[in-house]
Amino acid sequence: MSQHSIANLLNSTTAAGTLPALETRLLMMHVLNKTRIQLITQADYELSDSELNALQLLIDRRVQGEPIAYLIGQREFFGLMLQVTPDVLIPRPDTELLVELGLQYAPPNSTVLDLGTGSGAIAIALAHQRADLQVWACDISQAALAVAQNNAVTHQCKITLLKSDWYAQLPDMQWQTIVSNPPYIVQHDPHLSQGDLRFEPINALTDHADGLSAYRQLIAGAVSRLTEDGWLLLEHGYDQAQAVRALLTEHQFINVQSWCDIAGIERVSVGQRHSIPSPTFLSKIPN
Ligand SMILES: C[S@@+](CC[C@H](N)C(=O)[O-])C[C@H]1O[C@@H](n2cnc3c(N)ncnc32)[C@H](O)[C@@H]1O
Repeated sequence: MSQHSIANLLNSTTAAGTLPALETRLLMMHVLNKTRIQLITQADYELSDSELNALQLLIDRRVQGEPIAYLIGQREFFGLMLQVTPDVLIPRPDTELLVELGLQYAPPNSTVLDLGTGSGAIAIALAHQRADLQVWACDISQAALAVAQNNAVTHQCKITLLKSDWYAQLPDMQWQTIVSNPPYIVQHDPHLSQGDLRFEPINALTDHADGLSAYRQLIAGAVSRLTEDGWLLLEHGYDQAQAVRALLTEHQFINVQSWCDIAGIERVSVGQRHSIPSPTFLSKIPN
C-alpha cells in the first residue's frame, strides 16, 4: 500500500499524535468528498498531490485550534446537516433542548420568532419538524443571515429571515412563541480567548457586559411582541437561570420555570405572557 493511501495517512497522522483519528477522518472525508464508509472500502486509494496539500493545510489549521466545523464548513444539528462559516456560531448540542421545548410549547398552526438566528439552526429545526408553524428569524449580522438563508433553502424550509437589532426593525406584529439563544458570556470571560470560542464571532458569544443585557432587552420587548398567553423560551448559561427567571417575573411573566439539560443543569428558562382581561370582560365583573 502506498505511503499516501487513505489507510496509511490515517494511521500515520494518528500514530504521530497530530490529531485524533476521528478528526483526521473528517478532514479527509471533506478533502476527498468521500463518506466514512468509502474511506474504509477505498482504503488503498492514493491521494493526489493537490489532495495531499489540501489535507495537510487543514491538518495544520486544526492543530492551530480552528474548529473542525469551520474547516469542513458544516455541523449537524437536530439531525440536519447545516452549513457553518466563521460568520456564525457553531450550533451546539445543548441548544437542541431549546428546540425540543419550542416544539412542545408552540401551538398548532402558530407563529414563532427566533431572535439571533445565526446559522438558522433553531428556526430551521423547528420549521423542519413542524410544517404547520410559520417561522420568522432575525439576526443583526447580514453575513449570518446569508448562511441561514442557504441552510433554509437546503432543507426546504420556508422561513422569513430579517435583519434586525432584536425587535427594533421587525414588522409591527406579535408572535405566539418567541425563542432565543442570545450572546450570554460575560465580557472578559477567559473562555472567550480559549478553544473554539477564539474563532467564533464575538458578537454571537458575549453581550460585552454582564452576560444578561440581551435578556433584559429580549424580555422587556417580548411583553408587546408576544400574543396574550404566548411563551418566551430563552437558552442561557449554566449559572444564569435564577437571574433570567427573576427578569421574567419582574416583567409580569407567569408560569416561569427553568428546564434542565441531560446533565441536570438549568439551561432554558421560559415564561408566559399573562392575559390582560379585555375591557369588555372587565365591564362584566360586578362591583
Ligand atoms: C449565541 S448566537 C446563537 C446563534 C443560533 N441561534 C444558535 O443557537 O446556534 C447569538 C446570535 O445573536 C446574534 N445577535 C447578537 N446581537 C444581536 C442583536 N442585537 N440583534 C439581533 N441578533 C443579535 C448574533 O449575531 C448571533 O448570531
